[in-house]
Amino acid sequence: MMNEHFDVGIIGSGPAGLSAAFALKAAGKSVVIIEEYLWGGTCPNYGCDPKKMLLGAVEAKQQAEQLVPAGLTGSLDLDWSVLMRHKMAFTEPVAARKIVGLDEAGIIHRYGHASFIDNQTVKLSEQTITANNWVIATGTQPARLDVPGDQYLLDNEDFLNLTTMPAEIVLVGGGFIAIEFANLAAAVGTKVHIILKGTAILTEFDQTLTQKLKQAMQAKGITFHDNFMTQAVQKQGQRIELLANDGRIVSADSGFVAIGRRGNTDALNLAAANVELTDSLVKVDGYLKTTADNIYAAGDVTNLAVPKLTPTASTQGRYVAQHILGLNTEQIHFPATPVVVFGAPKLAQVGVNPDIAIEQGYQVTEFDMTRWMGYYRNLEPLAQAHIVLNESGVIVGASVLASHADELINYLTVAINRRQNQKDLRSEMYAYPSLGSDITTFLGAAMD
Ligand SMILES: Cc1cc2nc3c(=O)[nH]c(=O)nc-3n(C[C@H](O)[C@H](O)[C@H](O)COP(=O)(O)OP(=O)(O)OC[C@H]3O[C@@H](n4cnc5c(N)ncnc54)[C@H](O)[C@@H]3O)c2cc1C
Ligand SMILES: NC(=O)c1ccc[n+]([C@@H]2O[C@H](COP(=O)([O-])OP(=O)(O)OC[C@H]3O[C@@H](n4cnc5c(N)ncnc54)[C@H](O)[C@@H]3O)[C@@H](O)[C@H]2O)c1
Repeated sequence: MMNEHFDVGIIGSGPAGLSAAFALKAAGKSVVIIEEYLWGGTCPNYGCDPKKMLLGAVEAKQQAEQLVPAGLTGSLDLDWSVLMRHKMAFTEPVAARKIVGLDEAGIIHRYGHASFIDNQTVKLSEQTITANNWVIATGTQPARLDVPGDQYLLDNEDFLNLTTMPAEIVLVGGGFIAIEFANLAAAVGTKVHIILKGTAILTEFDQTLTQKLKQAMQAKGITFHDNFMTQAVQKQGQRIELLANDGRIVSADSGFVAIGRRGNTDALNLAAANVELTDSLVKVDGYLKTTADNIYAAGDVTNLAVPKLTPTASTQGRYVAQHILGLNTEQIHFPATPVVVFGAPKLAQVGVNPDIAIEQGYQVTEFDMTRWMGYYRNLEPLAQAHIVLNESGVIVGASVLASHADELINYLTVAINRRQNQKDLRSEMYAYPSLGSDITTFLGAAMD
């Protein structure tokens, strides 16, 4: 069997694997990266980017509808199949572009399923690859409902490739994916059902704002089925039915599972390399080392208690490279990390969650921004924020529910990471009127 040897081998070409590969190669290491499916991984192929491509026209329509009382006339329709072609035009070339990027950088790439033989050797189809260090960056896959008929439910990748949008869908789960996909589907006129285990959506977020988001979604005709414990899924002709343990039935043309994700670790033969797992995730220490001394893990597949997002995955990939190169001997550190749910409106959060802030001795200020010019001019029906300050008046957390929450949270994240107080803030100057200039009003008022 042919063998190739490298300084570093990387399994998985998502944001974590690629950022490690480029940083290691730039420092002169010989690097191989292995991918078994789409080069680029989840985010650009069946995650963040395709979703955002679909959102472009959806958001424009939603904003236009808000502006009818401000003089906008005419009606706009969304054509899902054209929207999908627009998305495909962006996503289809991704994998090929990634390969060009790897070739230009001189990073060797191999296609196929990698699994360990020992802590230095990986088997790939008809060859083996040895490396001094390995980086496991294999990401996650959708968790499945452990009930009969689960196979009838589709997943995030299927949704983001739908060539026609069904008239009625059911989404199981009340997290990021269900809320974002519900918004997309409802915008094109699909009847949407959401199955919740309890009553709350997005349980990691500010619950005052998530309740408002849930109400806004209900007002658009999205139906939440609270406390619905799915015990079976069945096919009825062309439709599917979800059966709850209390006898309720929800039926739709298609169903999608979005109940969280599990690590892509099952088929890696990690035991042969002495790499331990916690549940399906790779156990790592503060240096992103696994239980095998020469093997690291990075990105969604690790058991680190950080949000599983593209920026946190790339940060881990870059950190692993720096650590292997001996350029960073400190433990990995994450700055305040913004998380955004791209719903309608968007919900964003960073730093200390306002829900737990008061009991921890912080001060929380609430802002209804609907009468502020930036929101009022667009007749935003919902624009709210919570700002969390510590006892020294320094911003430590924020949550925002508004159509531009994704942009606003970036400014707030910078303020948190710079530990800004009122004086620091007032020394900044932003263009007026703009989202940035709202920041001075915002934080200035909270800090008064
Ligand atoms: C629907 C959806 C929307 C999202 N939206 C956002 C967003 O808006 N913003 C955001 O920041 N994050 C978002 N995310 C999360 C983001 O996509 C992930 O955090 C990010 O892709 C993780 O990167 P990664 O490199 O750790 O793993 P991945 O991107 O999952 O890459 C892992 C790669 O490893 C490959 N692989 C697995 N096992 C093997 C093997 N044995 N051999 C070879 N290759 C293997 C896989 O095929 C995959 O390509 C979203 C995720 C989903 C599902
Ligand atoms: N905008 C973004 O950054 C973004 C968007 C999409 C996905 N993501 C990433 O992808 C991950 C996966 O998204 P997700 O929505 O699948 O997971 P999630 O962890 O966000 O939410 C899963 C939800 O499903 C619920 N659930 C679990 N079992 C259930 C059951 N049997 N019935 C009903 N509900 C059940 C959980 O209570 C939870 O609320 C996210 O955690 C995030 O890391 C990020």
